[in-house]
Amino acid sequence: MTERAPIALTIGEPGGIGPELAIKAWLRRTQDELAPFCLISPVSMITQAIARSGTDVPVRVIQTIDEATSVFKDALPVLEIADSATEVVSGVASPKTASVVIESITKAVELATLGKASAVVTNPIQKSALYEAGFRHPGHTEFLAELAGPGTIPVMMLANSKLRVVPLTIHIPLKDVPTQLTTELIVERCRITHHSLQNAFGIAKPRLAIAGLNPHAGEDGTMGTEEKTIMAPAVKQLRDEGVDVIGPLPADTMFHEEARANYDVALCPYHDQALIPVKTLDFHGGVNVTLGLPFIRTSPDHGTALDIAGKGIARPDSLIAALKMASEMATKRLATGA
Ligand SMILES: NC(=O)C1=CN([C@@H]2O[C@H](COP(=O)(O)OP(=O)(O)OC[C@H]3O[C@@H](n4cnc5c(N)ncnc54)[C@H](O)[C@@H]3O)[C@@H](O)[C@H]2O)C=CC1
Ligand SMILES: NCC(=O)COP(=O)(O)O
Repeated sequence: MTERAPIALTIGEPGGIGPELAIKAWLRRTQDELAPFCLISPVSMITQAIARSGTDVPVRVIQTIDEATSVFKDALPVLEIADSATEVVSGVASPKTASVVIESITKAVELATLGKASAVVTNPIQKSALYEAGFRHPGHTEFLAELAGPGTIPVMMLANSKLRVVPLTIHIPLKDVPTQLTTELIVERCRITHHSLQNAFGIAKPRLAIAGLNPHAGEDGTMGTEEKTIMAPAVKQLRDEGVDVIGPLPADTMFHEEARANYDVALCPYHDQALIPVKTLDFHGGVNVTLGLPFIRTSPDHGTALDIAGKGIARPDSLIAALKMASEMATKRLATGA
């Protein structure tokens, strides 16, 4: 990897708050001591967003990402990709700009894979608009894994200063969770989480806690049996491998302050079980990080916020937290090779 290569920031859904957040993050570059980043976007999309925001942010189109480092202090560096020639309306997600959204992500990954970008930070995508345009991945997480190559198992982790969570299953209907949740899946995702907490987050002996699926973690098999048949064998296997793991725990009592002191990460059978506590504890400080990829990827924890796009009120805090986490991970990777 190039010494302190810039971060590649994707545009996300152009009709959402992503462009506004990129502008606001750049304006806070000194105050928040942000590492240089470059936005991967058609330049017109960002200049329109600047015009809408009423700010006076200089933009510099760069030919290669390495120029971003010197440009960053004076202007927002933009690595240009082809425009979709579609008018962007703030607050409206359109399948017509899907090609731009996808190319921005693909380019960022290409740069990170080549070592020209130290990390990929993604702005939120409107999944439904991409699906309408034929995108067949549930979200970034799965798309990034495909771009990374065969055999990549991505693990979604959301983190803020109070809690780290991993949803063991991600973007699937709730009714499919019990069938997708297997002992093998739990062991695999716990191993990746354990390895990443050690290597990318510097936790020498990570403590994992697994949430039960059923009320009261099954109440000894009377309210569901997955805890006994699927989850307990995974916990045993992981413990036999030397992983410090507890569970399955009743999910309703494992997120209060004293309970959180007992573990470094909570792994939960389904999406909302993991994301509700972390977003409730600190929505604006949360970061979504994908573990198990050969490159670093972080993202704000929130979505496209179409309801406030173009109004100038979107908070850039989560994007800034994502940029900072990516930068810290890149520094660590440079120092340790991890
Ligand atoms: N990493 C990604 O690409 C993500 C994409 N999404 C996508 O975003 C779309 C919208 O999802 P929603 O569930 O509505 O969640 P959302 O996070 O976009 O919005 C939820 C609420 O939080 C507010 N909010 C979000 N970000 C904010 C910010 N930076 N500052 C101030 N207020 C903010 C919104 O105005 C809204 O009231 C969906 O298509 C979803 O799939 C959601 C999460 C992550
Ligand atoms: N709920 C988290 C989310 O939707 C983010 O997904 P991804 O696009 O980062 O895979």
